[in-house]
Amino acid sequence: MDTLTLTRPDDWHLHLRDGAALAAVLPDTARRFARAIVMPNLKPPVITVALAAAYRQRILDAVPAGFSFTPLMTLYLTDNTPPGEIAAVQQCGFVHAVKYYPAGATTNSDAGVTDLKKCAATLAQMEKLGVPLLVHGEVTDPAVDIFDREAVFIDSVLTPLLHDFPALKVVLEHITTADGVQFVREVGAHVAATITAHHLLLNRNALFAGGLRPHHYCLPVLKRERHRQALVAAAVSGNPKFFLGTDSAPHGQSTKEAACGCAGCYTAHAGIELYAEAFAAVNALDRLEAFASFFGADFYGLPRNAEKITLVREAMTVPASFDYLPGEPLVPLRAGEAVAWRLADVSH
Ligand SMILES: NC(=O)N[C@@H](CC(=O)O)C(=O)O
Ligand SMILES: [Zn+2]
Ligand SMILES: [Zn+2]
Repeated sequence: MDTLTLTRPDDWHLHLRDGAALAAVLPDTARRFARAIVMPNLKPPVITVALAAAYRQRILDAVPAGFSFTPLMTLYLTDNTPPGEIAAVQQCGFVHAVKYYPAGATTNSDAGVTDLKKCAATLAQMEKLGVPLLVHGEVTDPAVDIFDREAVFIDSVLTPLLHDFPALKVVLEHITTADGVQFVREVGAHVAATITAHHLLLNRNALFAGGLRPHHYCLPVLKRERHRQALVAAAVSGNPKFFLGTDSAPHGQSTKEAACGCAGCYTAHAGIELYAEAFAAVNALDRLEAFASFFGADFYGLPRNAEKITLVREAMTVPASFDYLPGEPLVPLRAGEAVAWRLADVSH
C-alpha cells in the first residue's frame, strides 16, 4: 500500500504555547488535525474559563487562512481551583477537560497540584458533571527512580484517586510503560490513555545514541524496549481506550541544547506521519484510523470528523530546524533525517 486515506485525525494532547511561538507551530498541527486538546501549561497557566476563552481566541486568530482547526481547551488544575469553575467549564462548551500536573512534574508545572486532597470538592464536581481529568502521571519524589515514576504514580496516586472518585473520567496522558497499558486495560471504560508517536518509535537508548540527545528528552522519559513494545501493542490493539495524543511540545533550540535542557519533543511537523511509521512497522496500518480519528472523539463525546486526509509512503527529509522565535530556532524530532510518510499536498 503506497497511499493511505483516513478520516481526518485529532490530536488529544498538544502544546501550542502562545504569542510568536503559537503562530510558528500552529500551522503544522492545523494542516493535519481537525481538532486538538490544547494543554494549559502556559506561563501563567490557564486556570479559569475566562483565561481559556482568551487563549482560544488567540489560537483561532493564529489559524492560517484556508485551514479549518478547532482548539479544544483545558483548564490547569491548582490547589485552589474552585468547584464552581467546573460548572462554568461544563456550560461554556469550549473547555473539554481539566489538566492535573503534579507540582514540579514537568514543564511549567510549578503552579500544579501539591496534594490532590486539596482538590477533593473540585474533583467531586468533575465526577458529577462528567468533566474529564487529564493526568500527567508521574510522582515527583526525587527519591523515586525517574524510570519508575509512572508506575509508582499509578499505584500511589491514580488508584486511590479512582477509589475516591469511581466515576471520574480520566485520561492518563502520554503513557510510557507496560504498567500504564495494563492499568488502563483493566479499569473501567471511563479511563483511557493517550500515546505519543515518539514513545511508539523510540526506547531509552535513543537518549544516548552515540552521545547525549536532548531532542529525545521528554517527560515522561523514554523507557526500555519492552515498554515501547507494550505501547505499540496497545495502540494497534483496536481497544478504544488508547488513542492519539502527540504531546508535541516545542522548546527553542538553546533551551534544549543546554546544561539543564527542557523536556519536550516537537513532533507536530510530522504529527500523523510518525504514527503511520509506527503502525506500518508492525503491519497494522489498518488500525491507524480508529486510533487517530475515532476513539478520542468517542471518549470525549464529540462527533467524528467527516473530512479525509491522505498519506503517501514516500520518504521526506525533515529540515534541521524551523523558525520559532527571533534568534531561536526549533529543532524537530528527526531533524535532518527522513520520515517514511508524507501528507499528500503538503510540503515544508
Ligand atoms: N512532555 C514534555 O516533556 N513536556 C511538555 C509538558 C508535558 O506534557 O509533560 C511541555 O510542555 O514541554
Ligand atoms: Zn505531561
Ligand atoms: Zn504534554
